[in-house]
Formats: sequence, structure tokens, C-alpha cells
Amino acid sequence: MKIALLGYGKMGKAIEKIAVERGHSIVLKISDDIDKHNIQTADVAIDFSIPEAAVKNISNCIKNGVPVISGTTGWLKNYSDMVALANKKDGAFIYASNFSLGVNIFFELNKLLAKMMANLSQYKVDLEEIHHTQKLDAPSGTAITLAEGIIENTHYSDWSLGQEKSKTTIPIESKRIDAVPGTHFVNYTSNVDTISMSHTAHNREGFALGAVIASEWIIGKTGVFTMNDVLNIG
Ligand SMILES: NC(=O)C1=CN([C@@H]2O[C@H](COP(=O)(O)OP(=O)(O)OC[C@H]3O[C@@H](n4cnc5c(N)ncnc54)[C@H](O)[C@@H]3O)[C@@H](O)[C@H]2O)C=CC1
Ligand SMILES: O=C(O)C1=N[C@H](C(=O)O)C[C@H](O)C1
Repeated sequence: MKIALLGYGKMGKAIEKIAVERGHSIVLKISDDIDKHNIQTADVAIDFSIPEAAVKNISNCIKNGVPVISGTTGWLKNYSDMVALANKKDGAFIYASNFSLGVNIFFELNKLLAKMMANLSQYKVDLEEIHHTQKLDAPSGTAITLAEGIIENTHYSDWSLGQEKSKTTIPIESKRIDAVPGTHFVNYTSNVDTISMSHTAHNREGFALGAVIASEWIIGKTGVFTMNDVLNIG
């Protein structure tokens, strides 16, 4: 498989290592305006860039008929436009806030726990995410997906960064510490106890492997998919 890397930072480099180990070749490493490059030399593009570049990168791939996997976070207000474009152009597109197998299992556990807690009004939920100090966005995309999983299954209707804003808002605390790859907590607290669930990434290999597996899976398919489709969970 010929892969174009859109973004060659920490994740781009981790993906290159795993892709090459799995027998793929990297034909493009793009760190600037995608319009300067011919994306059609690749079988698939993997975008781990910056929030400001993701929409243009994804659109360019879809318009050129190249399946695209995006892990970039912080651009989700435009997600529905990318879905519409992919459907209009018969493109192939996957976005995931987190490509690791462990976090995708954690997402399902989060929904299950939310269903169990839905009628227990003595508990209040809060989320906490910890990442490295170079991270550009807050809260993390993973924390937003966790909040959405709780909103789907409880009376909560929104999330907010920082302090609790109302009884129906899930507060998310974002901490930036040294080189932490990514840690997420879901806490339900009552007057008498706290139930906590956490996922801790020890490095970036899990994210990178998930992105390469998603790229292998999407070849030959048309449509907009999620990691639940790739991993056959949920
Ligand atoms: N979904 C997931 O599983 C994961 C998502 N991420 C997300 O991936 C993104 C990248 O993360 P890192 O690699 O840690 O960041 P990074 O800062 O190490 O790398 C980003 C790279 O994008 C490059 N870039 C700037 N403009 C660009 C453009 N127009 N086109 C292509 N590349 C451009 C920068 O030069 C930089 O090298 C972030 O949004 C992060 O939140 C990170 C880890 C896992
Ligand atoms: O920026 C990161 O590093 C990460 N970003 C993703 C996110 O925003 O959730 C996934 C992972 O936690 C690492």
C-alpha cells in the first residue's frame, strides 16, 4: 500500500515506523499546503496534522478519489461538511478522535457505564484529560467523544471546558503535563463515593497501529466509517 502522510510530526513518524514494518511504503510526507502535491500517487492518505489544515487535507483527498483517514483533532465543527463531501463524491473517509484499540473499548465501556448511571441522580459525572504540553487543542478529541457517549445515554445535554456550568453540563478538565501521551478519566461522584474509569496510553504506538489498520481496511471501500466498523465492536 502506498501511503501519503499528511503531517509528519510525532504521529506521522510513529505511523511511518509501523506502516513500514507492515510492508507498506510512504510515498508522500506533507507538512505544508496539500495543493502543492499530487495526492493521487498514494493509495491512501493518513492525516495527523493541525486543526487548521485538516479540512483542506481531507477535502483534497476526497476530491482526488484518495481514501483518507484523519486523526487530527480540534476541527470537528466541520465534520458534517466532510461527511457530505465524501458522500457526494463517493469517497472513503474515517475520522476517529482516538485510533487505539484500548480507547475504542474504553468508549464502549463509557457508554455502558453511562446507561447504568442514567437514573442514579445522586452521582455527578466529570471528565479529566491529561496530555503533553505541545498539544494545540483542549479538551482532547477523545474527551469530547467520551462526553458524547454520556450525552447519548443520560440526561446530560452538553459539555464544557472547566467548571460545571449547569446540572446538564459535563465538566471537562484539561491538564497539560510534560510529555504525557494521553490519559483520560471518567468519574461519577456522590456524597459517599466515586466510581472512576481511566485509560492511560503509555506511548503513541497504539494510536499509530490503529490508524494503519484503518488504512488497510478502507482500501476498496466507499463511504464514511468509524473505528467501530474497522474493529467490528460497538
Ligand atoms: N486520533 C488519534 O488517535 C490521535 C490524534 N492525535 C492528533 O493528531 C494531530 C497531530 O498530533 P502530533 O503528531 O502529536 O502533532 P505534531 O505537532 O507533532 O505534528 C503535526 C504536524 O503537522 C504539520 N503541519 C502543519 N501544517 C500542515 C499542513 N497544512 N498539512 C500537513 N501537515 C501540517 C506540522 O509541521 C507538524 O509536523 C493532533 O491534532 C492530535 O490531537 C494525536 C495522537 C492520536
Ligand atoms: O494530541 C495528542 O497527543 C492526542 N490527541 C488525541 C485527542 O485529542 O484525543 C488522542 C490522544 O489522546 C493523543
